[in-house]
Amino acid sequence: MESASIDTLILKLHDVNAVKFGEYRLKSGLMTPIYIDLRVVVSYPAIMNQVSNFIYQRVLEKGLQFDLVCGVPYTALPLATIICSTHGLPMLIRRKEAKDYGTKRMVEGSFHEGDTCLIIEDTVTSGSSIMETAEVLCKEGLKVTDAIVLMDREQGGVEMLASQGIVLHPVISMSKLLNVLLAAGRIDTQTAQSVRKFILANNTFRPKEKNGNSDVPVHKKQRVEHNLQLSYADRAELPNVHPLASKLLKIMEEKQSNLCVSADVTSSEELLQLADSLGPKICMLKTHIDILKDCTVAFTQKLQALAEKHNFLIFEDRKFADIGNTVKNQYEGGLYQISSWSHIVNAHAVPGPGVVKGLSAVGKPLGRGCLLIAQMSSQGSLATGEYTNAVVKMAEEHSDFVLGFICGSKITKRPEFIHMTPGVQMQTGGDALGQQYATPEEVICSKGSDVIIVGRGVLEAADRLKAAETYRKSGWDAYEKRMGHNGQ
Ligand SMILES: O=c1ccn([C@@H]2O[C@H](COP(=O)(O)O)[C@@H](O)[C@H]2O)c(=O)[nH]1
Repeated sequence: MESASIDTLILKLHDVNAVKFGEYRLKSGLMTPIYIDLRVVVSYPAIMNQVSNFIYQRVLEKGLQFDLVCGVPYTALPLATIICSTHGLPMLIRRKEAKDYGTKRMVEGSFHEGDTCLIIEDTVTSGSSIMETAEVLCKEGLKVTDAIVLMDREQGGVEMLASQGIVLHPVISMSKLLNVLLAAGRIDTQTAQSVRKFILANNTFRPKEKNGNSDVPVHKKQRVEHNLQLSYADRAELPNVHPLASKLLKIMEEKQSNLCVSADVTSSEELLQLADSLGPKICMLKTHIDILKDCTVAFTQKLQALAEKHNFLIFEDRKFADIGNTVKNQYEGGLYQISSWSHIVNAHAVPGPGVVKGLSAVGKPLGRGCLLIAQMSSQGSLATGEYTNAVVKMAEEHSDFVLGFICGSKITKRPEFIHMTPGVQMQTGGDALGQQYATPEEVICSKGSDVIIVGRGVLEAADRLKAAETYRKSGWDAYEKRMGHNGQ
């Protein structure tokens, strides 16, 4: 997203009085020195279009998967309408009050039970308005996993929604808004400081608080609807689970770790040292064997010994993507002889089922397994929507060899498949080459994935062991929360 254009939009919003400084009362009754009034924007069609574009950009950047869109009434309603109409997306309208005649529906539009609905909002303070809309949608059998907001006041909305299983993606933060207005001379330092002080002093999120008007938190309802209630240990015992998936699930439960470290280093000595020191913290070690400058058979033997010693699986992230006959040769032979040492490999589904058949011909007799790449963490990935659905179907048709997916979120309700998610760091964001990061909490708790794959979050830390422990704990806490073990 072009930062300059966001800056221009902020200045335009200020021009039309959508951002006001003074003394204003919030929905909660609290007085605030800054008020964001995006209602006024309906009178400025060019700004409406710009705002809608930025919101849609965010959807694309985050690679969000959903079936329908719903704007929080009323201000976000026209925004959702523009986005849906421009991009051909089906929309729902949430009523604030039921009609006392006719269908008395609270949600207008056409949908199926289990459909996922993306919520769009104009401004978030505590997140309560998004929660109200999410609860109405969930009562109708819809799922809500993500929401996009134009303006986040940074007063606890992101955290409150995360505690309810909804990831909020803001387009503009309060800090950004203040910085831009300050740099443009629209406000003075004193005003910016007083707003910052107010925001810091008035965070609305209380972790133990019950939010919304329902006794059961939305994320708990979603847990049941998404089949998330089965523990890793339960899933390891399922009759149709792949033996390697069963082994991995048992390791995860035993070591209380859903962490896979991506050992993206270029020397085999460093990789072995990593495997030995981080071994106790991980359920799986991911390799890119072709970035090693000195791979030997002795190295792969030592790696296997360490996997035995510390009880983790080896996953070679080879991303096979050729016709069956070629991948068969690539998997079995060549410089790396991957099938001889790697428990798990992965493949793109682009070539069609032949890629799985070719790999399976080599790997199945050895007790190996394969992950299909259903989604990718990189910006602009084409692995979305119908493609992802087709990958799930391919996995179901080859479940004797395919044990799960590389994906951003849970994409099938079948509990025997394991979902593994790369692009994980403690802070959301990305790198200069399009990688996008979500947090362990988002990935495991909100997105319903099973394994976090962490590379640079650990590798670039001053103390790699300490960082691995931080990720292990964070991933495990998120799993416990998803299971409802922490009383939420
Ligand atoms: O969609 C994908 C698939 C694979 N990866 C791989 O995971 C790691 C991520 O490294 P970070 O340093 O944590 O960004 C890396 O080996 C990728 O090749 C992915 O990132 N996204």
